[in-house]
Amino acid sequence: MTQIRGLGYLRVQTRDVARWRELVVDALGFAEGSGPDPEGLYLRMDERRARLVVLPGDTDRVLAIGWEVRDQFALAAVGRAVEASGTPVKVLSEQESAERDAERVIAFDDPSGTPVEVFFAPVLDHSPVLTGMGQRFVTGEQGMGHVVLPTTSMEETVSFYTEVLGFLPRGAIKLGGGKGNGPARRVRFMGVNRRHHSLAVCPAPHGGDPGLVHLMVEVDSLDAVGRALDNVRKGGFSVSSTLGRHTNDKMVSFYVRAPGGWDLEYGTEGMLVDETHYTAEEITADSYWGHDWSGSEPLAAFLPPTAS
Ligand SMILES: Cc1ccc(O)c(O)c1CC[C@@H]1C(=O)CC[C@]2(C)C(=O)CC[C@@H]12
Ligand SMILES: [Fe+2]
Repeated sequence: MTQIRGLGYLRVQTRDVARWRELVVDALGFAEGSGPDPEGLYLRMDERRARLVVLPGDTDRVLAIGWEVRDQFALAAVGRAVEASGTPVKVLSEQESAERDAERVIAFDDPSGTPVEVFFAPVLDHSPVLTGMGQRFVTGEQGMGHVVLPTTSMEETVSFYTEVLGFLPRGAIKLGGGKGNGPARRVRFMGVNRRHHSLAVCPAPHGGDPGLVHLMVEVDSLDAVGRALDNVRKGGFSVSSTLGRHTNDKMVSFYVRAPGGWDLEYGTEGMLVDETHYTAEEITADSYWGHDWSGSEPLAAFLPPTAS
């Protein structure tokens, strides 16, 4: 059994905090909170102080993917497992943990080089969560949502998450494999709670910035998804994929390009997995309908690294 209960938070760095605010607050209806960096953007989805943190920086990249455990004992167990796998673990200082609004945080890199944090005891903010469309974000026992990570070392990364951190395989989809496409590779989905996947790992030609393919957040109403889609179009954001319904988690979602070259997936109606009966399946289409990616600008993770 995994100690990890869910995706807790995501911290990213950007060259354009103002544009990020237009996307996540004005268009997607996250509630704006506050935090230690007065220039930073702290986004609330629920009673947590911040789930998504956007900090100013000179490049666009992921700073940390935060996974939540139950308590200090679970945190210690995760730390021991990661150390035993040969991955060095850093215990963050009290001040660094406080900046992340958690009692204690450990940090390490996964085999793809993605910065990972594991924490317990998030700090709550009991003031009302004033979302832009009156929607509720679906969090709680399902965590903040899911992340999709690019990797050049698929096998090591998947075995790290499953065998060291205890993520459960939640199926796969084959990419390529056609004529001239090289061998078939799989995107692998993994879960830690009833959300179909909290993590997916996607083969990418190179590692490095921004370190993320997408972040998915879920809301409780299709109308909020539709309104968000209207808002992102009005705001001049690039819609990477049209609305559609995924075949594995049954989510109805669209994808919008965030500053930094990765996507935010905004969806509703995700299924709940029942582990008593679940078996991992391979899907052969990403969606029942919709999800037209033909207008998508290239993802930074799939482009050659920039010279800078
Ligand atoms: C297939 C699927 C199921 C559930 C999801 O939440 C989800 O994001 C996806 C899409 C994953 C999708 C893919 O399978 C092929 C490669 C894609 C198109 C990308 O390049 C980004 C999203 C990837
Ligand atoms: Fe997704």
